[in-house]
Amino acid sequence: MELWPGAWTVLLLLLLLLLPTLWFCAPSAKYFFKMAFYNGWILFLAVLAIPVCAVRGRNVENMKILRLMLLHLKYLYGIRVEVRGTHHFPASQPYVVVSNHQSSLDLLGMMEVLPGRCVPIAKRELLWAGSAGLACWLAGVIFIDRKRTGDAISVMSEVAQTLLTQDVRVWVFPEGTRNHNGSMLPFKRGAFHLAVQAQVPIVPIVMSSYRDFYCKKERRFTSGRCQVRVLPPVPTEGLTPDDVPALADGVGHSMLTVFQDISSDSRGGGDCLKTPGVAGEARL
Ligand SMILES: CCCCCCCCCCCCCCC(=O)SCCNC(=O)CCNC(=O)[C@H](O)C(C)(C)COP(=O)(O)OP(=O)(O)OC[C@H]1O[C@@H](n2cnc3c(N)ncnc32)[C@H](O)[C@@H]1OP(=O)(O)O
Ligand SMILES: CCCCCCCC/C=C\CCCCCCCC(=O)OC[C@@H](O)COP(=O)(O)O
Repeated sequence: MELWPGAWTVLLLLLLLLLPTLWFCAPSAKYFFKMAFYNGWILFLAVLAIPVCAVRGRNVENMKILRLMLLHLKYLYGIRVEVRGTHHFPASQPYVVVSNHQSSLDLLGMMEVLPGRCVPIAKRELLWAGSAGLACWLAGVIFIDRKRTGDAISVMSEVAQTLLTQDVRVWVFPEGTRNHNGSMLPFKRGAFHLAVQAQVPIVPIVMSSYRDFYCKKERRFTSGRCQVRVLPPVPTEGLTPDDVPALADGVGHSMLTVFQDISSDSRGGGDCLKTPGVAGEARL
């Protein structure tokens, strides 16, 4: 059959239109697009935040500005964040928040419950993440060099003083790194030493597994639901450094139990198929 010469052009144009549509509809392409947009959007928001924060200089109060600018992310990504237990936050005193760390998406849950005058402890590399690094610095985020244990420990010791003298709270991810395996890694003890040194309570926060909507290994990122539980504060008054291992293990164990409980209705897949808690149970 002879085709009208213009038909080839029309077919080619249709193909050109169809290919990107297919590409964007493929789940893994969607995953890359959504993650790229997530990081790009945060970098863009940080550009807007910098001049506003710079007016006050480096100040923990700037964290409120970052929080307000990031709260809409959950709507953009169709993630329903359900929070429980915020009444457990001690009213007006310094404390150390510890929470599990699955992905950079933790920012969604974190911003949902972030208390006033609370700054995260972050790896030093984040400082070099362009506008986001500068915005974090302006908001008083505390940076540690994970490759130099001694330096990281002395920063944490300084933080113990700052907690008390400047009435701030800190947010630590005691796993020390993102953990995509659907469970929790063994806890590092820095946060617990910090709380014991400052003699302030520890407030554990657990975010449920993301596996029903997010799996890095499978390149899957859809809309979904995440639960954030603020647990009762754990006092450290009268504890000494010798008590830190038991304290860290105890808090880790309670968090793991809650993590398993609130993640149990999630579906699985690949590494994300693992029963929540399997890796953690072996180690905590
Ligand atoms: C518009 C929008 C703009 C963008 C907005 C974005 C805003 C939000 C930013 C959020 C950023 C969040 C980023 C998250 C991260 O970066 S997580 C990674 C960094 N965090 C951590 O690593 C914290 C957890 N780690 C620890 O607590 C570690 O213990 C650490 C202190 C870092 C040291 O680690 P490491 O070198 O691996 O050593 P060990 O843990 O093995 O510790 C060695 C021994 O030292 C003892 N120890 C630890 N701390 C202390 C201390 N303070 N005092 C005394 N002793 C300490 C520890 O117990 C070990 O001894 P034992 O084995 O117990 O005998
Ligand atoms: C609570 C998550 C905070 C996310 C901050 C998002 C900022 C995104 C802006 C720019 C993108 C480039 C920087 C990406 C940095 C991602 C931050 C992050 O999640 O930290 C990871 C850290 O914990 C542990 O690092 P590793 O898992 O050991 O490598």
